[in-house]
Amino acid sequence: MVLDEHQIEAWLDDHPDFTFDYFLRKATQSMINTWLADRVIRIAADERKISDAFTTGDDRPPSSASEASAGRKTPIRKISHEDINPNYLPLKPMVSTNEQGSLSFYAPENQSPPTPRRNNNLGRKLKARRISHWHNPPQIKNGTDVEVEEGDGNSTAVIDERDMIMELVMDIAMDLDVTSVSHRILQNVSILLEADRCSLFLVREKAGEKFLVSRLFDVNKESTLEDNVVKQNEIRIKFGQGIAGLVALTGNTLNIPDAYKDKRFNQNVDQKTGYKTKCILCMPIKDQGKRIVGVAQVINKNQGVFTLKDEKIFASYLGFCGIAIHNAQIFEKIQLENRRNEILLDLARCLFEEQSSLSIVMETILTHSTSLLSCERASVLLADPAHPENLFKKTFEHVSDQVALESKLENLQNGNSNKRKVPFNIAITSFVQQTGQIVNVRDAEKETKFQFVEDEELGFTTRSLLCIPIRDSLRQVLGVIQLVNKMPKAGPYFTQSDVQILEAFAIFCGLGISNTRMYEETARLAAKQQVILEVLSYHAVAPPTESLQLTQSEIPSAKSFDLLSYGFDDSLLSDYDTMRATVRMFIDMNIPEKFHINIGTLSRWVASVKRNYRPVRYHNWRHAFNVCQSAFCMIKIGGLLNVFNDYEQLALLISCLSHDLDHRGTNNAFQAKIEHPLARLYSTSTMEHHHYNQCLMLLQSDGCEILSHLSSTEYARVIKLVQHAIISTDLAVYFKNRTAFFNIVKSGARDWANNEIQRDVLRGMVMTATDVSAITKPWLIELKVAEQVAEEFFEQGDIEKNKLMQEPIDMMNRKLKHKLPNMQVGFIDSICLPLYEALSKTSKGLKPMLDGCLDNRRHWKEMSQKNEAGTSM
Ligand SMILES: Nc1nc2c(ncn2[C@@H]2O[C@@H]3COP(=O)(O)O[C@H]3[C@H]2O)c(=O)[nH]1
Ligand SMILES: [Zn+2]
Repeated sequence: MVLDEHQIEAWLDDHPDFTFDYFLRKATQSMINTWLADRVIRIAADERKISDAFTTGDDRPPSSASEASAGRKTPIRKISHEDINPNYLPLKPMVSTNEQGSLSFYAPENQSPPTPRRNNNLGRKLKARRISHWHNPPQIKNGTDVEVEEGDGNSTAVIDERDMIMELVMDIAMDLDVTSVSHRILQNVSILLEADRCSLFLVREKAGEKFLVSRLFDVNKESTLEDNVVKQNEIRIKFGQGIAGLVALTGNTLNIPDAYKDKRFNQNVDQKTGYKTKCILCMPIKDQGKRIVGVAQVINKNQGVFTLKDEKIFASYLGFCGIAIHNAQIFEKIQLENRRNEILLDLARCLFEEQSSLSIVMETILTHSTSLLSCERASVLLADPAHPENLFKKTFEHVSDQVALESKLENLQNGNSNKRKVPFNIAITSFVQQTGQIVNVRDAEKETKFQFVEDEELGFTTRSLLCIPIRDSLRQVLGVIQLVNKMPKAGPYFTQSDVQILEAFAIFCGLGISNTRMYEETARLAAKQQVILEVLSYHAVAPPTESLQLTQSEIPSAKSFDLLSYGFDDSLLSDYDTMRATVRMFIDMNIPEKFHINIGTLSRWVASVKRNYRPVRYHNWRHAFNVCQSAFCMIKIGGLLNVFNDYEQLALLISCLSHDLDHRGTNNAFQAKIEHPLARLYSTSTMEHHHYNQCLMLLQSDGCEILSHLSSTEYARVIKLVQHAIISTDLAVYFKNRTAFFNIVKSGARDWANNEIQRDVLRGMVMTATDVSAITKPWLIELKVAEQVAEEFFEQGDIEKNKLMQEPIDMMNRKLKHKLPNMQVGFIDSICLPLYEALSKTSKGLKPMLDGCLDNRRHWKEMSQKNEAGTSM
């Protein structure tokens, strides 16, 4: 009969005793290692399950049918919150002081981290058995079971070696503390081998040299971990020295029946302790990579010497030590990494919270360095990039709180001034600055390469020093960070771990310096810009004398200026009169009265607006003034007075007058072509954004604040309307919005009075209608304006052709000047007529604009036809 896997597994699940025995007999070391490696990852999440299983009182794996069947369909494991529960990883304190007192990322060795432990009574049972076993020596039975006479001498208990192994397997999986696991292993070994003492040495490495350090000593049947763990005066054994050193060096087992007859035996330890070593069994402990990580010894067998069988048992148990050490090493590495990350994150948080000032950033770094690396003084010396010959430009110093306090007390007593400072140590700091190398002086007294400053002068003695470079992102050395005098309680000098932490700090230092420099540079530029703006704004505003005249003279009526006519001709007015006419329009709209605008302020603002138009062919003050007059007409006689509220009327007038402020005679496409900064600032409606900004600048300039009597809400409301109106003068915006307008007009669903959105659209359309209103004027005015527009276009075209080496569009091509009438017809048909038609449907009062436009179309058409006839003749 051939059984399939499922049947076999089901049978094994239903016969746990057999399965357990089978595992113990057949499981290989590599199977156990693989199982353990898998377990180590799962420790935290599985702890509860295991402890539950064992607190049922059964030391064996679950045997009930339901539990057993679970094994067959072991669920796929998901990460649970317990896996990432910080309680399982003892991360705090982040940095601790080791036995030598030096700072370390590692947890203090005498204070093992709170690793997860199982909660079962197996350990207690075994301990009790072990002790009783020691008092009543066992007889080996069947090679694995050991019979023990219980205390009363009558009953026989069996030390089940399976229990011992089970316990070890659990310990290794649960306990990441090498010492406590190893202690248990050695106790088991001492029972099984009937040895008097056991000891454990771990391999350590310093400056490339390997040696052994005693970790557990004198382990026997009853000793506790606390008795055996070596905390102080650890014994150090060089590789190759004595029996343990030799085993560490060669990796071979040494079984010495009589130590005193063996030359390799080192009698010193016996002499020190008074113990007499007879026989020794010494074996290496290897990790999974077969590297020697420790050495274990058993000394003096109760009867006779250690046998080959003892060697086998010892070797199998030391395999567990190897796994435990390997697990612990991985755990320590993870811990170290976690702690390092936490420290760096903490520092990063501190640094990036405050970046505005270099001195604050330096203070943060130096305070962290002195406290975390336990040193008396720290300083940062920054290079002078502009003058490398000067070496250092700036220094930042920090003295630890303790030293500062001592110094204060001493100064009080001696009446001294505070002279204790951090020395420059120019020889070392400049060496580090120039070479980028790290200098770690462990003992200043013995230092021969570098000279130290007169300590007396500074009032203290330099004992140790660590100096490392600070680099920017391009690895250029920006300066150095120097720590002076490791605190005596923390160690004699700065360790490799200190160097690593300081290196990480230096990276942050570099970042902090770059960031603050950038921040300071930005702040400097912003200040510079503010000054420039202040100067420009001063010159942008018309001098009081100019506006005073305006204020003092009487302002003629709108009628006398012919302001209430669509056919208004600005050429009849002097520049001065255009300003007076503007003030008149504001007055006739009751704006000064409604918004409490002082006529003096209004006059100065008008004069300032005029001042900020450039003398270009078309987009000059006269154009702005005409646009404003058109709006005045559309509101006053066009019927829009009843449509727009006071704020809108005010905004429209301000916008019309300001809508082309600082125009340069070139269009948006041109700004993009020449990559003007304005095009970089605003990718669409480039110039319109600029006009709006100029408008805002003037409204906020001293003496021009016509909106100063508005509440902040009213002010915000008017400014928003102004912005919308000015941006609407971009023909691209007009094209985008006009369909909505035409639809409103066509549908008859217009409700200007109540519908804000419709009024927004209408205001935009009114802005375009005023902007191109020259097209509605009497023919001669239109002809003149069209020629100005064309001339400005041609001038842009000339620049494109001659300077940018680009062919201008037809409208801007001087060579095609003769096509102007034809192009004007096109302009009217595509842009103007549809707009004025829709507007005249909105309000009858606007119809004259449509009529004017149609009249001009006729003129242009005639001209164009004459041109064609002329050319065809
Ligand atoms: N072809 C043509 N374009 C005009 C005329 N009047 C105004 N424009 C364009 O219409 C634009 C309206 O916005 P701008 O004042 O910025 O610039 C204006 C010119 O580009 C005109 O008579 N003919
Ligand atoms: Zn314009």
